[in-house]
Amino acid sequence: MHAFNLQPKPLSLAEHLADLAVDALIDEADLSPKPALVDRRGNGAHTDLHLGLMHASALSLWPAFKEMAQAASEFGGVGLPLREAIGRIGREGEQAMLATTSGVNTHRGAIWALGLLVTAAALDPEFTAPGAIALRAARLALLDDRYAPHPLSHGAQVAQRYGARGAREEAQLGFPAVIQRALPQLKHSRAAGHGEQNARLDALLAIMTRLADTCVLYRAGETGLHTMQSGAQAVLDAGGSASLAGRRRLHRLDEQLIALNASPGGAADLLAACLFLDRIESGDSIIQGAF
Ligand SMILES: CC(C)(COP(=O)(O)OP(=O)(O)OC[C@H]1O[C@@H](n2cnc3c(N)ncnc32)[C@H](O)[C@@H]1O)[C@@H](O)C(=O)NCCC(=O)NCCS
Ligand SMILES: Nc1ncnc2c1ncn2[C@@H]1O[C@H](COP(=O)(O)OP(=O)(O)OP(=O)(O)O)[C@@H](O)[C@H]1O
Repeated sequence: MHAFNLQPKPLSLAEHLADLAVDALIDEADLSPKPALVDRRGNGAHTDLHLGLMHASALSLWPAFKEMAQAASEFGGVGLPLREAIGRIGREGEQAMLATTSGVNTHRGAIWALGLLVTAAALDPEFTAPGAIALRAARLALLDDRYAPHPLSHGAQVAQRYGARGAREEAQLGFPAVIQRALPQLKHSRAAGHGEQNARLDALLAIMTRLADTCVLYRAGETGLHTMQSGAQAVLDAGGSASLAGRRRLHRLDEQLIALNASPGGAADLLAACLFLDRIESGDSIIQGAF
């Protein structure tokens, strides 16, 4: 008989979902070449971000994602108590992120999107179709957290100026950029045999074709947004990131967006959300939690 039990302890549902969320963030950061975003090649349009920081930030969010999933199991249904609990945990997650990055915003939008989706997935672990999870997340996002501060964020400023829908509205609508664009494109490009990295790049581009990304609007106005949307469409029309013509167009888009200082950070967050939902859909039942 062994003195120690060498069997790994099975993961709880909350731990498993937190692992999936962190993995999605790390996969998003590593994916290359992403236009004007931090990736394996470099810092894109950012002077204060780099890949190591994105990884450290992603890992710092694991406890917050786990706590959100646990809160879902404790409260058991969509309602104000759960909404306010995850709002508090999300704000604490933001503080953990800022402590890790010395004050740089690496994942604010991702805490919001993935936090809602992790919570929604934990609420009903037997019913994990992407559309069903996104709908539960939307019902949570529609509830008003009485304790949420309302600073004049970059998103709020461009919402006022351009009347754009930002991160909050995207969630309240059930993440249409993910459900209607990114996931179908991911599956389409995989089915065409384009390879996993190219399929993920195509999914990011599909998000970029329509999103009112408030990061881009704040940094580069409507010119930046139009360049992002039409450039992403041009890459897909040229055959996507797996084709030679599409690759050339993708590199041009990268140069154009960097010249405009226009980083599509909101689109990057939604790609992470897409990868998270895809993992849940394609994996074993998350009830098993479990490896
Ligand atoms: C709703 C949030 C995202 C704030 O949104 P707002 O637009 O005011 O803020 P900000 O300019 O900082 O942008 C947030 C981020 O969203 C991402 N984003 C930008 N545009 C979009 C878009 N169209 N769709 C989705 N995400 C987007 C970007 O990464 C951006 O950095 C959220 O951070 C929030 O409500 N914070 C309050 C504290 C809270 O309750 N947190 C816990 C949530 S679980
Ligand atoms: N790979 C990535 N590269 C760059 N940004 C990313 C990446 N993945 C996600 N993001 C998102 O982009 C946002 C960073 O954009 P941005 O620097 O414009 O934020 P900001 O704090 O609003 O503005 P600023 O840095 O101009 O003050 C982060 O909130 C993050 O959610």
